[in-house]
Amino acid sequence: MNTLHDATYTCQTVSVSVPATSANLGPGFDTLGLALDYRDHATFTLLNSQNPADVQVIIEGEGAQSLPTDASHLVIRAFYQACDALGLPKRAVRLEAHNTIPQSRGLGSSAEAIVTGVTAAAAFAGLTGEQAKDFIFELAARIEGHPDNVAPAVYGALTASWVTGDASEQHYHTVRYPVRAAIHAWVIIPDYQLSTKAAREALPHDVPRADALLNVSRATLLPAALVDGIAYTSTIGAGISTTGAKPTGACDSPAAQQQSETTNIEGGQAETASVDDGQAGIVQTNAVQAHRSQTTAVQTNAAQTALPGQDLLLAATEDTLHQRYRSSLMQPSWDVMQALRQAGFASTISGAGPCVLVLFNSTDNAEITDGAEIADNAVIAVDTNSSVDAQVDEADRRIRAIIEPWLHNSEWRVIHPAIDEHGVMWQCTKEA
Ligand SMILES: Nc1ncnc2c1ncn2[C@@H]1O[C@H](COP(=O)(O)OP(=O)(O)O)[C@@H](O)[C@H]1O
Ligand SMILES: N[C@@H](CCOP(=O)(O)O)C(=O)O
Repeated sequence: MNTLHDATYTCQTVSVSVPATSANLGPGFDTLGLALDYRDHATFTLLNSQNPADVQVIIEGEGAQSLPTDASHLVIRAFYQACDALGLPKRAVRLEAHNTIPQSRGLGSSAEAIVTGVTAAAAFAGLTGEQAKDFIFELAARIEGHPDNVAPAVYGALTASWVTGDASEQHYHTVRYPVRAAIHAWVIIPDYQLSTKAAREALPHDVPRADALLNVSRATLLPAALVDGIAYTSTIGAGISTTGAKPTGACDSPAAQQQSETTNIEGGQAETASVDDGQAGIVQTNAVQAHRSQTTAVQTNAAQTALPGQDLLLAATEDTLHQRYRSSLMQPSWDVMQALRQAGFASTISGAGPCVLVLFNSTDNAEITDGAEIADNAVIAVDTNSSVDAQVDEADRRIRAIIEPWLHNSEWRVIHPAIDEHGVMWQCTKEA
């Protein structure tokens, strides 16, 4: 990356907060990622020394016992790489990190660390708004080597990212999708770690054509399952597609009609990073050109059958490209994911594993309602007459019941974070 300009320090202290992310979302290997409201916080204070070796690192929470406290710390390395890219003279800093994101578990901790360091440099240099976010995204994705965690960590919500160029000069791009309010997430955090590097080495170079086809079809479905404003139904038999009509059973949130805006607090200023097309609710970010969906993605058919929320989520999170090749590296996680999917919960391995992500749609649950007494491992049953809160509580109860054998007597745990809409946030303070 070229030096942007010869920047100078515009403040004395920078505070940064970055969400956890779940990448490789279902079929979206190296492309789809979701931001979760489960954050690490860091404060950078400029020291008098011009020597980076005088850096001070204080860590609380995750990694306090294991991460380095010198200039080899990933946040610090990313910070100095960004200083170079900005033309910002190197200064020693004190980093105070408050970490909650588990590391080497598939929740994007390395992307979070890199985004934190790059953001601090951008903030010290006085970058703001979209210019800041685009700089952070491009450099952080370059350092991480793949954009699928970095994009939601920077922009929030659901992101679909891609890379252009060749090995000598790569460019990173992303599209941001606001996620419908009915979508709820759980993450099951196992008691063991798996490094992304080791998990990447387990992947084959080639996959069968049928597997590639399945992944393309499921990845194309995901926005319909997750995104506000994209209505859906399924089609059966031969029929005529009439794009734009609203079918019976289509799940179209009322919020789809509203202007979608994402506000990011940054140095006390409001920053708007979204443009809504009023139909598909898809938001463009960064170097995104002409990838906006033009229509509400609905296909109807005379003999239509609605494919309601849960089933669509299940189909849209199927994958044949990466998860099973890595399963032997995280057998307990694979077993948990299978148990949840068999019970009707859309579950995927989060990132490179070993966490498991569960997605649940709190509307349109007719297909999973049978009103009968259900055993804990049977297909989920949620009373559609109940409130959203009651549905989510019931889903929560059932998820915990299904994974009880793994939770029992171990360090496994479950979190239920909101979908994060903001991405990275930062604040600059002039005085120490
Ligand atoms: N908050 C952090 N501060 C510094 N380094 C971190 C932090 N989080 C992660 N890392 C580094 O990234 C490594 C984990 O990266 P990775 O294997 O990609 O797992 P993950 O799935 O959590 O991103 C850790 O071993 C550590 O070196
Ligand atoms: N696409 C990457 C995603 C890694 O995510 P992480 O959260 O495990 O760092 C890969 O599969 O390697």
